[in-house]
Amino acid sequence: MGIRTGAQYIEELKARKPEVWLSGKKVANVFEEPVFKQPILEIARLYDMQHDSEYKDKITHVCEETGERVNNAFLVPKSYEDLIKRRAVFEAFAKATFGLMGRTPDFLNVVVTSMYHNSWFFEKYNTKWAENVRNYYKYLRDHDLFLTHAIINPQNDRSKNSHEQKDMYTHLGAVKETPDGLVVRGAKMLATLAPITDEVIIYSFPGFAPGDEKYALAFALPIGTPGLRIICREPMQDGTRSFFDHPLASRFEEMDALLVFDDVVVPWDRVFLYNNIEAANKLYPMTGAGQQPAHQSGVRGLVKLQFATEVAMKVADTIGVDGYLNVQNDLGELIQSLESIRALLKVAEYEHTITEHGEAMPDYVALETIRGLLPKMYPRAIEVMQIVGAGGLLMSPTGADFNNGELRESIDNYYVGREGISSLERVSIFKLAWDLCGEAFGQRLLQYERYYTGDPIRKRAIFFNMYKRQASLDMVTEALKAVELDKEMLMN
Ligand SMILES: Cc1cc2nc3c(=O)[nH]c(=O)nc-3n(C[C@H](O)[C@H](O)[C@H](O)COP(=O)(O)OP(=O)(O)OC[C@H]3O[C@@H](n4cnc5c(N)ncnc54)[C@H](O)[C@@H]3O)c2cc1C
Repeated sequence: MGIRTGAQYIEELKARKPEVWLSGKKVANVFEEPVFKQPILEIARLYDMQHDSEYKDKITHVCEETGERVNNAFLVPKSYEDLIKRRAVFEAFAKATFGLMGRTPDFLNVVVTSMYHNSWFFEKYNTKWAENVRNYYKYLRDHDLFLTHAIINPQNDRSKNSHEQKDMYTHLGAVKETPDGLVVRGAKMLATLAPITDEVIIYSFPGFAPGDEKYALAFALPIGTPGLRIICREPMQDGTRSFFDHPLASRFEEMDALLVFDDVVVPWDRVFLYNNIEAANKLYPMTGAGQQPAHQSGVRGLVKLQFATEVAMKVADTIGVDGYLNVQNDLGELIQSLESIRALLKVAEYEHTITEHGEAMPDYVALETIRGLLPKMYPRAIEVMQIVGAGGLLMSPTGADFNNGELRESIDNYYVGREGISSLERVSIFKLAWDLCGEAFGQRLLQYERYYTGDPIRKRAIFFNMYKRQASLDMVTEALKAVELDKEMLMN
């Protein structure tokens, strides 16, 4: 089939009946649920972009194997040019959502594409696993599917491994093997956008210890599989807020959910790894499942940081404070941050390596530096927005106030900005800023940037250790040579 349209995505979503729990109720119809409606339409818009003549040739390509047009996220990059082709879809989808939706379909499609290309890894342990991964990639690509993932154990007692938790199946684990498949039970977090996706994929960060064998799992399932329960966090908008009052929160909320597997049967052809802690620990680093999607996250993160910077600049301009040195200093810092990320992305692409399996891998050091810096840069952009907007962020009236004839004259008089900025314009810009820097929606976006790719502190420690192993520290040795000359004298 190849690339879907937004209408096809919605049609297939309507046909599914996933078990979704939202604010204490089972959702009868995901598409009709106001909390999900607009985010579904935003995702559908991305599918439609694939057919839009402005984007089609940039973000899709003709698949050599099938002759069908498919999204560039399914391209196995073999060269710098391929990385740039893939970047085009990351950028187009990120710009269409201002970088505020992190788990658009391209993200996980890149993960599965990388696993597919590195199916040699699965082959080492079990030829059936490798075959399953290869078939799954083709299925996703040819049906243009949208995945969620849950790769973290629920946050219960982090001082203990999975097999040491109070209940043996608090963390998702295998219960038994049956002719139909592997029966799994327990929970995984934090499946962003789960209610509105087609499928879920489960794998894990490294960290399995002996005794954890039953938790060493990787598989994929349709999101509507019986026994799979999706428990949503409290929504941050109820679907009734207007575009005017909440221009971002009303459109781009990505629901996060805990997934509970209640003795779910995973068909054998969907099992990618099982009962092998060595394989489970190596999957993430060895199959590109961490590094390739970091390219998507870097591009998306840049768009988000640029958007936040532009909003902060607009706020400052609107009220005439961007001539002050302190404001220029803060905004200049944000611009330098985003330009650093832009430069790092170019380095990541330009200094790619070709693996022994022929895959173009964006540079690890550059990508990891982006991953380490964004959790600091993005919160700083939000802080600057709060500092520049100050009390004005808390004086915006609502659209209903604008519509009230009795109030309108006061609003038109007292909410104006600097010369040439009407009340309507000033309030619109401040509402945009408030969604990012004040609303729960904005706080989630900030938390997302900190944690979407794992704990930034431990990630940086891993990065340090890797860097240390490769660093020669030659300059220090060279500098110490002069000291050597004096050593004899000092010894005496
Ligand atoms: C908005 C949002 C969306 C997300 N979306 C997804 C998604 O779609 N799919 C998905 O799989 N995951 C998703 N995640 C989850 C994300 O992968 C985790 O939040 C991240 O891996 C950190 O794990 P944790 O939240 O359990 O924190 P924890 O690991 O519990 O850490 C809590 C605190 O304890 C410290 N800590 C814990 N353990 C250790 C240790 N061993 N050593 C040192 N310090 C430690 C940490 O530094 C941190 O300060 C999302 C997270 C957020 C916030």
